[in-house]
Amino acid sequence: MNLSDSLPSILVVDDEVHSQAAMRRTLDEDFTVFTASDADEARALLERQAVSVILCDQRMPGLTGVAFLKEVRERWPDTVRIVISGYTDTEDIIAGINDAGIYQYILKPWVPDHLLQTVRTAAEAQTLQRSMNQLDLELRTSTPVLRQRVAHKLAQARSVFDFERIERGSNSPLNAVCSMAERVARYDLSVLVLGESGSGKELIARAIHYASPRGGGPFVVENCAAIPDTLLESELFGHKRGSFTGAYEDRPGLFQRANGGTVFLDEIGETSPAFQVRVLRVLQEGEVRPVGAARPVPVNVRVIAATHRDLEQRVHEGLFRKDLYYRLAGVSITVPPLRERAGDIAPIARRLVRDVGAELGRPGATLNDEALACLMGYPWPGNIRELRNEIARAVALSDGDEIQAQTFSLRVLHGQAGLAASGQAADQALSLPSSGTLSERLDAIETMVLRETLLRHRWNKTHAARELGLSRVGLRGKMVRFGLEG
Ligand SMILES: Nc1ncnc2c1ncn2[C@@H]1O[C@H](COP(=O)(O)OP(=O)(O)OP(=O)(O)O)[C@@H](O)[C@H]1O
Repeated sequence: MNLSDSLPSILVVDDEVHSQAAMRRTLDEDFTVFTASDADEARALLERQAVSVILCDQRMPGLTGVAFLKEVRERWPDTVRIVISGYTDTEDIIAGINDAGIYQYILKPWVPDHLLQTVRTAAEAQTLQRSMNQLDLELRTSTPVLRQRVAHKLAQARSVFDFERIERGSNSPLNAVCSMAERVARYDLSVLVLGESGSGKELIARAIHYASPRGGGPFVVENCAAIPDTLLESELFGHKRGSFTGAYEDRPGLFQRANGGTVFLDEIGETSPAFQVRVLRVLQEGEVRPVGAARPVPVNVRVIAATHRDLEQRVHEGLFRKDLYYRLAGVSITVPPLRERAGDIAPIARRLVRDVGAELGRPGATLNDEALACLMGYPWPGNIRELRNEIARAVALSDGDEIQAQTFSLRVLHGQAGLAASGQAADQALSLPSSGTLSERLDAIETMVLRETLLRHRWNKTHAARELGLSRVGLRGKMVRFGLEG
């Protein structure tokens, strides 16, 4: 048997002969490489030759890469599809990602080791997918006992950080956020998660990781704001023993620890120029050089970054590198603050009472109606983290299992973030929603007005409806629609 017969096969589609040759050189050792100059040639080849991976340039004469890959998806759904493009094409590609089922896109100019790593991971993901399909088949055909055991193991592994575990109301704006996140989880794109502090950015990032083909690999969290510039190289890239005073043993850096998985770069908006340039280099080159090491080590990580800042604004102000921003923001996801999704407060609060109650040795703790109404009347400038702290305090202070409103702090009891001596928090409570479509923002404003009015009338629907010029039934309908009924 010819050795190349056992290698996975890849089809490179590019109209530029020198790019074709460069890719062939890069991939030759690991793959059986076929080449084509345009969609017609590629189609003809696919009709006679099965391939595992297709690497396609976005700009070709005739069909674009994405348009061709869409056709490939329909006719040869088993192939892994990767597209190569320049920055200016990213909008088109993101728009076509779902239609064409693109596994990954690679930005030009590409770096050989990074390209090779990406294609290797893609081929492995395909093998994994095939074994999952096989497992599925076995599940359907094996004995009931075995079937049960395998199903149980699979479910256990996935359930802990499942999107389903992110609590939300039935009409929550988080539904759209989660379904977008779940969709992008499958593709090896970088993701930028935006949202206020404590709003659940890390929770979303974890759910993306565990729903992705990298879900079996590590998820490593780094609080970027906490690394001083003097420790940057060692933190990010690791060091060899003896490379500086105090380096008593080899230590892998962040990117090596996350190899094969996902790195979560929290507070990316707070980073220094030195940090930004180093992370950019890793993303471009797909390798790191530990301090004191003779040669670089390849790393294969997916990056999910998060910030409470307006990162685009920081790019305009020259505080954040534009090239890094584009690398990180393959897809941007915005988690709305809790005050813009009042319908989430009840389900999240109930969940937190169960969790915190169990942690504090009060597994039977529950919220009574008045306590729940009180939580729903507060704007939560510190979002779910603040809600969690408030609930922990209330569980600890309650006499019995039933949590009463009196155990809440004064600011929550009075529904005013301003009582926390935070002028900014009070302003936020009254500010207009800053994200979403017009109708989503109008919904958020309507929710705020309804909640504020209900609170002033101590949840007396007749009085609130009168003030708002609604019938009692009309008000009730809106409360159901916006999840304000507890
Ligand atoms: N929808 C939710 N359901 C249940 N718990 C949630 C939800 N959203 C957030 N939490 C919990 O709230 C806390 C804060 O969430 P998380 O750490 O994800 O926020 P964050 O936006 O990453 O915060 P920061 O920007 O400060 O790092 C965590 O304990 C998280 O588990």
